Amino acid sequence: MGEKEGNITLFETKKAKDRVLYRLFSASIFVGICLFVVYRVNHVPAQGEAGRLGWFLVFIAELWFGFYWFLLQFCRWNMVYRCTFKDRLSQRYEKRMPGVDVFVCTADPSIEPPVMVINTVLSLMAYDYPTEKLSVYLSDDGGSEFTFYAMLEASQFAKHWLPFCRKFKIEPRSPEAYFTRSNAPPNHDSLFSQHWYSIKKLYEGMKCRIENATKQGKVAEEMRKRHKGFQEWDMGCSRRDHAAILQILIDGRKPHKTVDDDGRRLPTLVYLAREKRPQYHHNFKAGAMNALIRVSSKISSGSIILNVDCDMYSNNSESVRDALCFFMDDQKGHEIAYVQYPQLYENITKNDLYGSLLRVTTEVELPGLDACGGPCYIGSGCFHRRESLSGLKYTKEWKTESKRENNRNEKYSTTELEEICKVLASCTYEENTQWGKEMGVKYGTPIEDIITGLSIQCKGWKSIYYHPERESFVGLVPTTLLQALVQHKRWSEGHLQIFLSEHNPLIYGHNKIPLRLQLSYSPYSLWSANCFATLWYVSLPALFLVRGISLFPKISSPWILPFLYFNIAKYGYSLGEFVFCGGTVQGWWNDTRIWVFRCTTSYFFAFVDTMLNVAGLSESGFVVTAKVTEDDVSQRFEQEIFEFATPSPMFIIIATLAMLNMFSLLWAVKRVAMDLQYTILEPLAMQIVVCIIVIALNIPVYQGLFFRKDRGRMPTSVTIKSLMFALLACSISLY
Ligand SMILES: O=c1ccn([C@@H]2O[C@H](COP(=O)(O)OP(=O)(O)O[C@H]3O[C@H](CO)[C@@H](O)[C@H](O)[C@H]3O)[C@@H](O)[C@H]2O)c(=O)[nH]1
Ligand SMILES: [Mn+2]
Repeated sequence: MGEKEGNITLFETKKAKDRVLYRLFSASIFVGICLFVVYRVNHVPAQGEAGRLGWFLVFIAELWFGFYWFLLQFCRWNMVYRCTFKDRLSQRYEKRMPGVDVFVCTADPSIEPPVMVINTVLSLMAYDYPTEKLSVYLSDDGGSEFTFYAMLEASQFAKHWLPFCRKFKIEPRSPEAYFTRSNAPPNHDSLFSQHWYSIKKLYEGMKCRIENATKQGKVAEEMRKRHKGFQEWDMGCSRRDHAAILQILIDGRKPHKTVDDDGRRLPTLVYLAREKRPQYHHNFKAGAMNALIRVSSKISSGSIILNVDCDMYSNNSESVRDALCFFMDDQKGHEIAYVQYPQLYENITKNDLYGSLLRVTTEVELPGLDACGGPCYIGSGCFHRRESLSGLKYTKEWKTESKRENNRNEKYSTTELEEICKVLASCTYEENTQWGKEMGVKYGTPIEDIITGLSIQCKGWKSIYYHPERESFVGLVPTTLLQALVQHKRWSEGHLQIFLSEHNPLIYGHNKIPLRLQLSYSPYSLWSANCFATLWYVSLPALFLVRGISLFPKISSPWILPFLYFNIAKYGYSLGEFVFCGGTVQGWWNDTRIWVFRCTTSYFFAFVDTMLNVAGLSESGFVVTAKVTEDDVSQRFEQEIFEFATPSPMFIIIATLAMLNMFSLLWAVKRVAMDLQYTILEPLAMQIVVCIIVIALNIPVYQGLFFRKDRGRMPTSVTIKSLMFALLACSISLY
């Protein structure tokens, strides 16, 4: 920025204290691992001895767990926390704030309802930020006229909503979230309550019209007449085959036409459904983002870009200002490419049954990554500098170059501008260009965010993780077990693909980002690689228990100590960490369970699919997570009852493992209690303990298989198949 106003920092960085104790503790665990390896190496079963193979597999699994634990230490070694000075920002820059373009992506009106989408859009339009500098773009990959219609309604409703938010400084600024949280005006201030009731009525009316239109499958004729945009759908437009649709619903360049109830300008609002043709790959969200980068560069060209998913409304109207404190800081601002906010959720239940919050990642690992050189880009809730997102390298010149002014295209009419922009959102525009490779968001993986963030970091930019006290973005987590597992399959598959590609953080990042940052990416890269070790560990002890073959040290042997120490210290610490991050003990137990489920299903399928993908035998998809739930399903979700209901192969694996452990424990109990074979207890005690833990984790599975009557229970076909598989496995191991 180079102004002569003295260097006032706009943000501050604090280091976490007490890491020394943690490091000592972690060193002691490391010693435990080493001792146990010494034991294993010195107790290899002789050639021909029963259980040699099982013993080796368990050893490999243990080596893996130790190694994976080691990888998790890099992002725990140091942690930093950021705080901002928004008053300094506005003192200095209030009149010269940069343009901010907000990109919202939606993909399917049936699982991402238009009312939810516009609530997100409205919350973003209502940011506490100069409206003439703010533009909101919606990319609709569903190409739905109901979403378009909802946007049109939102553009009208914004005229009342924005002044209301401003006047009464309300939070959150998503109307749905606001009215759900406050059932009545919070005080009896008559002016406020008057406004409150009338706005609520307007909102309910709008919501009702949109929902009715969706239900009836058509938008009322008089509505259609009101906007030329509907003509696009009259020409016949299917979701996977249509021309680019681009409508500037509010043109911020026309201040006289687009004002709210208070006479203030409204933010620019744009609807885009990029061109879709069956013969062109559309590259999922990454393709949508790149179309938006180009289109917005012609319309508003804001120098800061915010990306949010359609379910993640803004819960904090000051987020833009917070983010700008980083970008506009005199000393460090010019190096910063993106500011990532945590992803928090509205529908998380108390004990977070499916572990969707990723609590420890949010509270510990991301601040840890920040200390290593910068967090990864995790999609929703991230502010970017336009240059770095578009693919430019960092150079020192950014410091001297003054902030780009908003170069709005004043010479064209709205319609002309729309036509110009449509070309930028066509299927062919990217042919023979660097889009998706060196420019914009990267293609070729279902987790475009991580790879894009990594490549930005490798181009010399820094990133920031900012976790303000008031949650900034609040979205929705999956409400069924299957959706939760499928989401993790997509993520872990994406991570492994990146790991196996030229973008492997350890190779691609070499000499470009700090080594500890490269290593901090590894636990995520190798998520799916946990599948084998976990599969062995939850099946082999049980199978060998049936045969009476010991895989672990005897309970009386001193070698049991390092083994116990590693596990007790690791899980004890993880419990402490989880509770310290605000979780409950039951929540930790759920988290541990879901980790095992993910390992044996999501990560396993992700691993297999990635291998097929590498071999060129399959292509990876993007299963969009549903944001709507049937009533009885959502009731069970709220009561924290597992939702099985579908005959998915994932559930067959889960149920088979659960039954296998149950059978072998019963077998062991029988031998001890009925045949009085106490001698087996000594060598097999550890295996019995492992079985008991697996069984305890699987209690909800047994309930779903045998005891529940509701619609969410395990389908009978899963019960039968898994019973057969488990019995088969037991008999094979017996004979
Ligand atoms: O073809 C597509 C597919 C998805 N989306 C949008 O992408 C977003 C994320 O999809 P969702 O199914 O909600 O995935 P999540 O797993 O919840 O999303 C996380 O993980 C994704 C990568 O897998 C990132 O893109 C997201 O930003 C991040 O929040 C949603 O707004 C979708 O509408 C599109 O626009 N086009
Ligand atoms: Mn989502």
